[in-house]
Amino acid sequence: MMHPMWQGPLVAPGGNRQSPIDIRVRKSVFDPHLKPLTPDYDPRTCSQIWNNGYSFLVEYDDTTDKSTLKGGPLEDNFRLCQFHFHWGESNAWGSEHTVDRRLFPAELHMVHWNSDKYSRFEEAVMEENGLAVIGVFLKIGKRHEGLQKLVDVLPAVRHKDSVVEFTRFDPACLLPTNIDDYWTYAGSLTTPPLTEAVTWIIMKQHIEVSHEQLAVFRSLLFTSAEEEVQKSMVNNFRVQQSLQGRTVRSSFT
Ligand SMILES: Cc1ccc(O)c(S)c1
Ligand SMILES: [Zn+2]
Repeated sequence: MMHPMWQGPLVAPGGNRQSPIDIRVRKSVFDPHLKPLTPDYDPRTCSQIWNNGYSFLVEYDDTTDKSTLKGGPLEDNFRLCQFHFHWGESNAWGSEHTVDRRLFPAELHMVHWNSDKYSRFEEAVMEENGLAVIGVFLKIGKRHEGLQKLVDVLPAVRHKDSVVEFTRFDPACLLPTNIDDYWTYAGSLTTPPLTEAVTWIIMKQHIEVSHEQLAVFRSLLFTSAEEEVQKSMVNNFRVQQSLQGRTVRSSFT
């Protein structure tokens, strides 16, 4: 198996709730108190898309509670600030989380921060109940019509630090039809600063994208336009971390 381009620290110093992890289905614990998840997104808060040198981020205006996530394992209201993906150089790997060691070609992360307790993302990212990230696995199959608007603009952010305006994109179109079945556990960001601030909500149902759509992800570059050697943006996933005694809960039996 190929090693990801970005190795980073295998375990953050002193970390005991690092991400990603392998979700052992038979070891997850059904929690009947988990509520349905209630995402409520306003496409008008979509603002831009940029290549940050790790992935491409679709960013949302998070100065008000217009695009929010509540329910599920969450006690508070969380604001959507961005979504991004992790993927491989081949369809054989690319996701960060696995399900009984099964790898997917890519994984979507929808990042939200706790607007009941904190006033901005930068503050929340340092707090243990600061973030909620929805993870959705991608499989190769039929073309995802909603994703295509995003795929069409990726060539404009091919290089690190490039940014373009991107508006009126409803992130709900990237969620699977069933969002009631999910796993949830306490973890971390999977890229620096690796802070242990994330309540992870990993969808059981995947979404499908076409091989051609994922190939456009792979046409992006880790490197800026000025750099001599250009490096394809692939394998931007972190290696799996030990569970360290954590329990993964499921919303379904
Ligand atoms: C806030 C944030 C940034 C990058 C990431 O991969 C994740 S998982 C979360
Ligand atoms: Zn991520």
